[in-house]
Amino acid sequence: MLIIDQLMKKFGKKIVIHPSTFVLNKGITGLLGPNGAGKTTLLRILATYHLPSGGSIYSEKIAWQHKNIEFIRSQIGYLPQQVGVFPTLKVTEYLEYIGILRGMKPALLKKRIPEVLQEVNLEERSSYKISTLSGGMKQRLGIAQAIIHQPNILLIDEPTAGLDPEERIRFRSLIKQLSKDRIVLVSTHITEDISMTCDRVLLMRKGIIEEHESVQSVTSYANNNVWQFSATLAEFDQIKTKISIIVIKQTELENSNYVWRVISSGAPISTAQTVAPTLEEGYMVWLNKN
Ligand SMILES: Nc1ncnc2c1ncn2[C@@H]1O[C@H](COP(=O)(O)OP(=O)(O)OP(=O)(O)O)[C@@H](O)[C@H]1O
Repeated sequence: MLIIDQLMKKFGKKIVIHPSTFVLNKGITGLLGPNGAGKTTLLRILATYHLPSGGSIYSEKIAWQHKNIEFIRSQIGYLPQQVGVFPTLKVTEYLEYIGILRGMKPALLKKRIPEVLQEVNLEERSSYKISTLSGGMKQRLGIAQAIIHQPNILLIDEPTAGLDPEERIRFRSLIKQLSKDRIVLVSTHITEDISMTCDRVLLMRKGIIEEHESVQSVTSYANNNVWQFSATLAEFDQIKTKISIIVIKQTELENSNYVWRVISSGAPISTAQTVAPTLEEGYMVWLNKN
């Protein structure tokens, strides 16, 4: 368990993370928020890349202080948004290089590299140059470098951006597998990443973090706020003049009629019915409140 207590970060005078307290447990926690919310900054603090401006972090009774930095780094694996991979290196050469930087002994590395390649399902590519790998394979290699030293905590920044649907699904199941015996924190602005994999959610906006014990708890922000009804385009334009609406889906029927799925705080018209919300709708209600 990792306890984050009143953690705060400023760059100059700008507060990028307001004092925040939360706990990270085994399993996957999704860190969901729009661009600029402060997600990367939080991951970088946890990865010891940035120092916090205030507050503390504890793991198993050990405070994350400079005097323990070597130990802390041995506990953390980090896959940043952009990994500095070297296209001309072969997969195993790259992992050897990372392992050496991590201070791993050659004998241990020799044993560990085939193991980790198997974990990320890249064993058949071990002698390929990195430049020949697909986007999804490069991401899995990114995970391999992050877990080569068998850390208890895995931090992953925007992992599925730019992956095709098949690789996204494969990558999510890999993360799920890796979370069985470690803490995984995944930053994303894609709600599907969260609904498909996460046990818990941290919502983050403008440097403020809100802790949720389940995905369902975020979804419930939209309870009684998602409506479905049918109306023509002209009727819909009329409705919009009376009530604030976010359109989620518009499906064309016959006779110029449409079925509308919308978010609004009250019934858009008397025939509208509330429907069960999705995580994306819960997230949108949360984003638009205040
Ligand atoms: N090293 C830095 N110096 C000054 N300001 C910074 C620094 N790093 C980040 N910021 C600012 O902190 C805020 C949060 O940025 P951060 O990258 O953490 O957000 P994010 O949620 O990860 O967004 P994105 O999804 O776009 O990466 C932004 O306003 C950014 O400009």
